[in-house]
Amino acid sequence: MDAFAQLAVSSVVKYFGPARSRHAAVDGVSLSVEPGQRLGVVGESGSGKSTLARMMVGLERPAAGEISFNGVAMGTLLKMRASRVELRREVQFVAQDTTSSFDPLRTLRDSIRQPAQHLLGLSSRDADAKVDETVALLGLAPALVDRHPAEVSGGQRQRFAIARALVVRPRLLVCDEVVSALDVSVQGSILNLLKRYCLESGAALVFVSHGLPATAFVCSELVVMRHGKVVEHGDTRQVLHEPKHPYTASLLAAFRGGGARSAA
Ligand SMILES: Nc1ncnc2c1ncn2[C@@H]1O[C@H](COP(=O)(O)OP(=O)(O)OP(=O)(O)O)[C@@H](O)[C@H]1O
Repeated sequence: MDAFAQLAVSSVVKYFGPARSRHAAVDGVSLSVEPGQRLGVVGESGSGKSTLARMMVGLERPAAGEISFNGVAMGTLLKMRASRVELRREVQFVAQDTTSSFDPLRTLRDSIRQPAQHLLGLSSRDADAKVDETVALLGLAPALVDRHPAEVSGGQRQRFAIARALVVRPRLLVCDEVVSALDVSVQGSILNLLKRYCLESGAALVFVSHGLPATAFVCSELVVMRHGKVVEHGDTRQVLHEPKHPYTASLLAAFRGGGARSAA
């Protein structure tokens, strides 16, 4: 499989609930992500952001429409072990809930070393070096990595979750509400780090959040979702300063005074 060149989402639909009363969590969304692109997905709670993100990385299957990676359908890639491994090496996902995403019985080092060995094929020693290098990149004290997940703070655990994704140096990183639960200073350092990683490596980012200022700071492009649909999609500056949809204008009004910053 070729290195990440494009993730395309075409008319994707996802329903939840029993057939008779099902509702569309994602309702006909189309967009694409290319190398170096930093795409923010914002919208109120329940608008379908997480479901879309999970489909983008193959954790959920669409009921209709298609998600493809370099022109190959996600379903096809997930069928074969070799292409699944390559997909995981190219595309990494960081979820909001870090408590359940780490094995409580393993040290953080063990959890972060696993993708370095499994996806990059590194020896235990080389994987350890990669873990240490990545943990340092995230500004975490080296000794913390030998603790168990419950022995670090929520903010530290969130950074370790990002370290586990970055240890394989993905070409596309999909982050779902990774800073919302953190205090402002930790948020700032994580946002800076994600932006720097993308700018320096040329990797792409999909950053899902209901926090508009944080998303606008990190992303060059914004998608606004409501009731499972994309109601606005454009350059961050344009969306912030000349919103086309009344819902975007109301979102902006809600954040006014909170200091929405423009993307650099
Ligand atoms: N596993 C599930 N089973 C049933 N309904 C679900 C499931 N996951 C999401 N939903 C529903 O789908 C809709 C979209 O949810 P989703 O989590 O994608 O939205 P969101 O914009 O990410 O919200 P939040 O910001 O609160 O995380 C909601 O109505 C939600 O209740």
